[in-house]
Amino acid sequence: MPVTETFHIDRPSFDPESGEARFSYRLGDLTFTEILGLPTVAERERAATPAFRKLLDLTAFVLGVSYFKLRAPFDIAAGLPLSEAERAFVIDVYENGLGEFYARNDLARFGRLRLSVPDDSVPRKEAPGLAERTLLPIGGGKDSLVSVELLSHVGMDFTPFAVNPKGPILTSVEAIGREPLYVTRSLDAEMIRLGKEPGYYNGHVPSTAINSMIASLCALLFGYDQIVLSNERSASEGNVEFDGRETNHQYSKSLGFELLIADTLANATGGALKYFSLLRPYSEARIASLFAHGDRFDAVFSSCNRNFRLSGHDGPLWCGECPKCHFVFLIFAPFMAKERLLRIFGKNLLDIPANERSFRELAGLAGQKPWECVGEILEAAACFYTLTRHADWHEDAIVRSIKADLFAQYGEEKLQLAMAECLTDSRDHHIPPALAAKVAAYAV
Ligand SMILES: CC(=O)N[C@H]1[C@@H](OP(=O)(O)OP(=O)(O)OC[C@H]2O[C@@H](n3ccc(=O)[nH]c3=O)[C@H](O)[C@@H]2O)O[C@H](CO)[C@@H](O)[C@@H]1O[C@H](C)C(=O)N[C@@H](C)C(=O)N[C@@H](CCC(=O)O)C(=O)O
Ligand SMILES: Nc1ncnc2c1ncn2[C@@H]1O[C@H](COP(=O)(O)OP(=O)(O)OP(=O)(O)O)[C@@H](O)[C@H]1O
Repeated sequence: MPVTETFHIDRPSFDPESGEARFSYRLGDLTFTEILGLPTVAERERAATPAFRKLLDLTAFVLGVSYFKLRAPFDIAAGLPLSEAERAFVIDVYENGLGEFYARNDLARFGRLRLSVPDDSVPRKEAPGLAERTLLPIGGGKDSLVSVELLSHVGMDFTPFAVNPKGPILTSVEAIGREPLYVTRSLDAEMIRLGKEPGYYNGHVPSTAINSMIASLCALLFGYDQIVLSNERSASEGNVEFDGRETNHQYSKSLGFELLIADTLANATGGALKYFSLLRPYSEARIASLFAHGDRFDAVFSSCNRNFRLSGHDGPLWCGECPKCHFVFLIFAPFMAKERLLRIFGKNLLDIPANERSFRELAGLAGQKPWECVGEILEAAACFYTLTRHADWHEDAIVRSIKADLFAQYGEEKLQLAMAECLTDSRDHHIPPALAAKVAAYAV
């Protein structure tokens, strides 16, 4: 493949009349355009502020990963000025955000990408007037719905936000009952087509980084001073070592990336826009225990990513076959009545012998941690340990068949400690202190 070519990012445009943002890219002789449809804004002058222009430029860099990955060249160029810190942010998105893509395509790019852009020497953009309001991205799964419950209980108002909402996102937002803010995103169809052709690479992109940048455009246009993510602490654990680095399927959900993007958004807006994850103190198991407190989303939510394919999905809410379905079933089991869990999933995934290999991978008893949005290996092992001692679950096929290997690999003491650790909240988070204190008082 001609990796000597350059990936060019053109100046993006935004039309406040129609709400349409256009992002164009060039890769050798190929050209692509991605289009966002934002709701139209009454105060159109917001789109003319330096801060909005800066965020539009940064969004162009981040959305570019989908097109760059077709050939993954070493050179990236744009006529869009960036500060030193912004360059570091962009390189991080193109290196670590695409880490899984490089590992699975065996491409050595870490530390080797060259980014040619003019210097931006204007330190901080003028702060736009952002009201004390919260934009809450909704993914249709358990995590953002736990944030919905936490914010509702502490009395903080919020607006549900989603990019290309479909299936469980739409039904969850309906159940939340608040007016949402939605953005449509149309990827260039030629990129999708080429991704399936020989001679082009394909693979995973950092979707949370993409959705977050789009959320930041809406925050500026509609006056929100904070974007609240629902990324758990388990998301910071990677999958495999590759090319001298840990790669992580969920990189743009990690704490490291949260700090980087939070700084980038703050600097672009004169400190006006805040970005943090409300669920950072929690493990996936702890989030499952919090979700189990209420049942109002049981029939409408799903964490199964098959729901979110661009081409749509007409299968069940939970496919029951993918690692994410297996992981979510496993972490709910210790905290939810069995009958309720079976109602949500439609079947008992821990009693289907064909699922054994997948559950073993989740618990570190075979293969590698799947390239999926699943929690820590030790966390899955600890949940299994709990089930081996649980009256409702200990006789199910998978629990019985992996028990001996689980105990042999980890030992009972380590599993007990791991479960206790999963249920202990971490202080390594960036939630504003007053909100963190209120949430901690509720989430006991
Ligand atoms: C829905 C899903 O999980 N898709 C992943 C899947 O893609 P698939 O081909 O099965 O379906 P589509 O998503 O419809 O993609 C079609 C092609 O388009 C490319 N593409 C898609 C979105 C985009 O923004 N840019 C693109 O270039 C895609 O590469 C396909 O060729 O497998 C892909 C390859 O592994 C994954 O990249 C797809 O993942 C989506 C980008 C996606 O939105 N995934 C999220 C549900 C997800 O994985 N979230 C992670 C967080 C990751 C992060 O760092 O933020 C999580 O929840 O942990
Ligand atoms: N289509 C989307 N539009 C906007 N934000 C999204 C979208 N999909 C996911 N997100 C955001 O990214 C976060 C991570 O997605 P993820 O799928 O892990 O979470 P979830 O759907 O809330 O829960 P689960 O992990 O159970 O699926 C979500 O919590 C949400 O904040």
